[in-house]
Amino acid sequence: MAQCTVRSSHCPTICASCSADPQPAAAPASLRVSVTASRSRAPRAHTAHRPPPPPPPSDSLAYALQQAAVLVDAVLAGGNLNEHWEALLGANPEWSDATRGAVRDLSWGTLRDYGRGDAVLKRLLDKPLAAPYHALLLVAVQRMETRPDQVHTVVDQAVQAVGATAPGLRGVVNAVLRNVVRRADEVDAWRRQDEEALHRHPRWWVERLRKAWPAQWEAAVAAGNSHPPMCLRVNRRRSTPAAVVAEFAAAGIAARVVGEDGVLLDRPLAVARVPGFAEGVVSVQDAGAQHAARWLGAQAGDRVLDACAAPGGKAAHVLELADVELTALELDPRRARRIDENFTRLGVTGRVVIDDARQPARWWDGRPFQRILADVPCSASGVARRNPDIKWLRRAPDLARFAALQAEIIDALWQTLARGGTMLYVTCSVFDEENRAQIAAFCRRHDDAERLLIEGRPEQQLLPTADHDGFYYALLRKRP
Ligand SMILES: C[S@@+](CC[C@H](N)C(=O)[O-])C[C@H]1O[C@@H](n2cnc3c(N)ncnc32)[C@H](O)[C@@H]1O
Repeated sequence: MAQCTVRSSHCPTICASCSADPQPAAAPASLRVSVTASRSRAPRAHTAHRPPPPPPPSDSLAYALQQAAVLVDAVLAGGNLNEHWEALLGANPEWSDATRGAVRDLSWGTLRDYGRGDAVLKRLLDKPLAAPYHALLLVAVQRMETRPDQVHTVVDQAVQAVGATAPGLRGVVNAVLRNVVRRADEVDAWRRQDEEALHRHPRWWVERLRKAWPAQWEAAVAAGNSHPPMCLRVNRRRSTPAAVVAEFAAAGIAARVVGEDGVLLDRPLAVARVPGFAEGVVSVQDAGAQHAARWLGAQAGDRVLDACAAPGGKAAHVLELADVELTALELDPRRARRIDENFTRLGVTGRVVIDDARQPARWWDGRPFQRILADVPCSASGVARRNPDIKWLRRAPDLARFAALQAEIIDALWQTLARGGTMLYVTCSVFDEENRAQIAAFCRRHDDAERLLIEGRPEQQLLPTADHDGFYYALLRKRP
């Protein structure tokens, strides 16, 4: 990439060289404008006499802000961040790595810190701007907080971004963002007083965690706000974690062994650049998720069911560890395709079935399974730092809906389990309704169910840390 020739805090492009040399910036007095006054002017429609300015160039920060706002807006309207991201990439195949990286960082960061931007904008605006422009403000405000050296560049670029589609809103965008700079002390105070800004999580979420984990909730929330670690699982049929760490060191990639099959990278890498990924030596899988195959404990010859299998990470791990007869069941046909892709890459074999775990009559041949992995759909609250849209899309009542679905699935699966067989229940949730309370209720409904200890405990609730995401595990045996 060409070296940036503009002073870093004023560079309007997204070139990597601007990430260094932070420069504090002061708000010019001439830009102190009243937001309310600016907003009272209606946005101007484009006219034949004054064509709108051209769209910002795709290597500019204005463009990245604009595109990140498209994603943030889609999520705030209820959309899934990853799906919209894939669609945006599909529609813009010409994007450079720098543009892709900038749009991703801005949108993921804005959603991770949504409570921070919202706390400020609701005080600076009488009512939100029209959705896409409000999203642009959120993105700009997040960038201003995380890159204080760039505040004036961000203001300028945000104004350019809005100018391309709604020139009449340039004034209000400029005024709001200038106020963020000018009223920095008040902005800080608003954020300290607002729980969702302080914790970067919805209030109901924090309250639940605080109640369930009085000693650990703060660390869990802080870890949930951090950038997620990148962990690999080593395919034991092809290598060992120690050998992979040594090979990575030789290639200049710092990493260490975690757990029995994991390698934790010091810094995340693009998957395409991970040595051995394409060859099926390693897969990307959080260290917390790697307990599943080990705690399931399938032995050679076992009939194993992975009842909620896509994209096949845990099923593949089971197959890497033992020669079992594995059925990978998945409801979503699109997601099920990824199970086959992963099995092929890793050189393991299993039967993929597309059907509903709640309806065994449709897919079960009547031969009991010795092991069942029930990695059920859940709130995904334990992995929200990877998918920050989850924090703001979920509502407390969703938990009861998830819990009901999970209960239906495990009740149906129980009839397919052999006497003396075991079912490992897994969620990537941190909420009791889906975990502890779910399994307690299951044991009350099924008097032939008994809990087996996992590493000396009746259940394992992993809260997010620097090394792993949040997961819950319980191991149930059907009495012989
Ligand atoms: C937590 S994910 C599974 C992750 C997977 N075990 C892995 O490690 O790669 C849950 C999966 O369950 C699927 N699912 C949801 N409802 C289902 C049902 N009724 N029957 C089967 N699969 C279901 C979802 O489509 C999703 O792919």
